[in-house]
Amino acid sequence: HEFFSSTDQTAQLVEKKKDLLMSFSQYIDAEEKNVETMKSALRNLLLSYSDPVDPEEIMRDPVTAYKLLRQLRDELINIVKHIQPSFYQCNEYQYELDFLEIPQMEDLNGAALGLIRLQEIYKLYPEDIMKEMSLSADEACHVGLVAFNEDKFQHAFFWFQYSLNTLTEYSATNKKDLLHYLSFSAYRFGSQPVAIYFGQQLLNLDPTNDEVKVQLSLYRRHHLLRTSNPDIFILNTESSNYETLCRGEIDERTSKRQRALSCRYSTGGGNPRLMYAPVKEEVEWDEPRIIRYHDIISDREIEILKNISRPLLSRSETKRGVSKIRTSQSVFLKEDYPVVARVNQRIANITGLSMKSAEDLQVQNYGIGGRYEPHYDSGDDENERIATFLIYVSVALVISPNGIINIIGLHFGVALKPKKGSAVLWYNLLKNGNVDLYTEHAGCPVLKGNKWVANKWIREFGQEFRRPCSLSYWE
Ligand SMILES: O=C(O)CCC(=O)C(=O)O
Ligand SMILES: [Fe+2]
Repeated sequence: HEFFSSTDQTAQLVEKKKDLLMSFSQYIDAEEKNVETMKSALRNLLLSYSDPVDPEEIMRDPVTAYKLLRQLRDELINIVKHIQPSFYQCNEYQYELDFLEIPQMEDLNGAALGLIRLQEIYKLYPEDIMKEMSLSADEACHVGLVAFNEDKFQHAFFWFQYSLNTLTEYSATNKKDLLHYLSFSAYRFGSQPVAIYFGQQLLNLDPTNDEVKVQLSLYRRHHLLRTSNPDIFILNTESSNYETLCRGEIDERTSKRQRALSCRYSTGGGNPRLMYAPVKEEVEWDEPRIIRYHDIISDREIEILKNISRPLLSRSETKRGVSKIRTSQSVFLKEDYPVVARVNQRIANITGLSMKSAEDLQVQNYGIGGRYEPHYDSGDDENERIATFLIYVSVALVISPNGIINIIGLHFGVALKPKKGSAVLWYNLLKNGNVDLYTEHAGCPVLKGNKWVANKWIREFGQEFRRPCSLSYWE
């Protein structure tokens, strides 16, 4: 617009000013109202705020950890929702917000899936896993939905059932939805009578719902066709070797085998660096040979390693990228950190192997129900991981009895207890360069506690004279 070249334009502007004043006043009213809402939101947030207990402490219980994540997400969203443009005048607040990361739905789903995995592996009903902390009906329903979407219909059923039993007038969860999901998960699990029972309940609540009628008749037809009706109320106890080992049910340490194991002080074959401070060495398993070294890292070094790693952690990958079989975060640390250089040197002294082609030290922290499912550390590339040196950085309170397991054959195995400050060493490759098929291993899901480990993967190149090759097919 050009105002100087038309008197009418300027006349119109007077009208506009009147409108503008009106809306300006309305805007102020709205802002005032907004301030009131914000104040009341802040009051509510302050009410639910209690003095920070050690957050690491809270994260030890997986159910509490799930709850905390969910609450934080809701509250942070609540704060951000109230932001108006005028807030951007408050630099400090804006700065805080710019760096705020709100947990996404994906995080909540991941936490819920962690709970479900724990239940599967340790054979736990919802009541078993909620010994310390209970979930609300809404939270339980969310866990149920996550289980349902992963086709874990029995666990989904249990959570929906728990949700139904704890439903209150304040719950956001709808009873009809719950009945629908209860019926549908029972059907998908193969328990038609239970599916029919809940379908019927839903129909009683909602007698005009034609969809339910159609579904019920489908369930009845299937019930007549099917011969087996698995009992959805009883957890199946069949399990893989991995699961049995994690539960501590099998351990092939027969007394005969145990007697052949030994422990001693070692100087790494006369390494001058270990002459005055020999390392405590214990053979934990004979085939493949697994050696435990006790007290190889001090509490102070552990704290430093954790502090360096914390801000650098990112989701761990496997050879195929990010994967559900490995739920942890990790970081590779360079030797620029004196503590890392020290630890690497110690590993070199103890193993007598060259660190020239080794990978950087990897520090790893597991998540809710975090685990590393059975895998081999080495494959058949040119310069493979000849050995793994795994340090238990911190395993405070891990109730799952076992940190890492080595599965030997289909029905055998050994479960190693994660002991803080100790490390275990094994060779992934035979002396002839082939993968030792007995070195398949896993990290059991963390049932309780915060599990940190540090890995040093030592590679083949440079070990020619330290671990001579063999031409034998067998060794
Ligand atoms: O955390 C564990 O106990 C096992 C870790 C592991 O096997 C790996 O990182 O390759
Ligand atoms: Fe591994």
